[in-house]
Amino acid sequence: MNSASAYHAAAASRAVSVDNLHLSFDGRSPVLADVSLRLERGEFVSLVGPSGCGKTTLLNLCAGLVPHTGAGDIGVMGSAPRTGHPEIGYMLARDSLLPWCSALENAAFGLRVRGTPRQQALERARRMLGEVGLAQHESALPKALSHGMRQRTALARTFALDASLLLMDEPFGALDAQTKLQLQDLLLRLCQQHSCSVLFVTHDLAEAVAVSDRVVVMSSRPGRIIADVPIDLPRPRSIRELQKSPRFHELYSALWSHLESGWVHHEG
Ligand SMILES: Nc1ncnc2c1ncn2[C@@H]1O[C@H](COP(=O)(O)OP(=O)(O)OP(=O)(O)O)[C@@H](O)[C@H]1O
Repeated sequence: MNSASAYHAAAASRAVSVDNLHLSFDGRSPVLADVSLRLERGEFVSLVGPSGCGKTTLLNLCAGLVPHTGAGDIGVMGSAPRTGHPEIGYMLARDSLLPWCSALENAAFGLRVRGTPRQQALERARRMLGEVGLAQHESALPKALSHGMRQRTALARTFALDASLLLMDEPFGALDAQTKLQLQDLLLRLCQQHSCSVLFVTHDLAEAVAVSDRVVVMSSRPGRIIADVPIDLPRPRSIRELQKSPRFHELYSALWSHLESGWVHHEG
C-alpha cells in the first residue's frame, strides 16, 4: 500500500479528512494555508469566513472539482477526491434546474446521470418531491415555481441520490429571509431522516448555528482555520424556537468574535 492509500484507509472512518492542506492557483499567492478539517460520519459542519477566504475552493477540492496539487492530504469517504463519487452529492446556491424539464424530471436528473433506470429514478424522485412538500407540483416547469420551490426541487434532486456525504455551497444564499428559515427547517428534517454527513458553506452565521453540529471559522485569504466551535444545541431543532434560545445568541456572538479576530489577523 502506498502512502496515499494508507492515508485514505486510515481516514476511511470519517466523511472528510483534510490534513495540513496548502493550495495556490498560480503557484505564488496562497489561497489555503495549512488547513486541517475533520468531518465525522453523520456530522453537520459549516464553514464560515470572509469572502474570498477559500470556502468554495475547499468544498470543490473535496468534490474533486479543483485538483489537489498543493501540499497536504484530503480523504473523502475513504478515498482521494474525485468527481462523480456515488456517495457524494453537491448542491449550489443556484438551483441549476433544467428549464425545459418538469420538477419531477429535475428531481430525477441526478439519479439518471448516475445511471439509475428511468422508472426507478422517477419513483424515487416522486417520493422525494413529497418529502420536500412539492407532491402537487411534479409536472410544473421551473419557470412556474417560486425561488423557494425551485430550491426545494434542488433539495429533492440532491437527497434522491441517497448520498452519504453532501457538499452544500450556500444552498439558501439567494433566498428571502422567510423562505430561507423554512428551507433550513426542511434541511434539518431531511438530514435527520437520511442520516447523512454535511459540509455546508454559508455567509449567514445564524444559519450556521441553527443547522450545524460544529462551525469552522476561516480567516481572510489565505484561508486558515481559526476556530472550530461545537454547537451544543439539542436536536431535533426548530428554527423558529431557536430564535428564542439564549444559547443560540451566545453561539452567534462567539462566532462573530472569531470572525473579527480573523480579519485582524489578516490586516496585521
Ligand atoms: N479557478 C481559480 N483560479 C484562480 N483563482 C481562483 C480560482 N477559484 C477561486 N480563486 C480565488 O481563490 C480565492 C478563494 O475563492 P473562493 O471562491 O474559494 O472563496 P470563498 O470563501 O468561497 O468566497 P465567497 O464567500 O465570496 O464565495 C479567491 O481569491 C478567488 O478569486
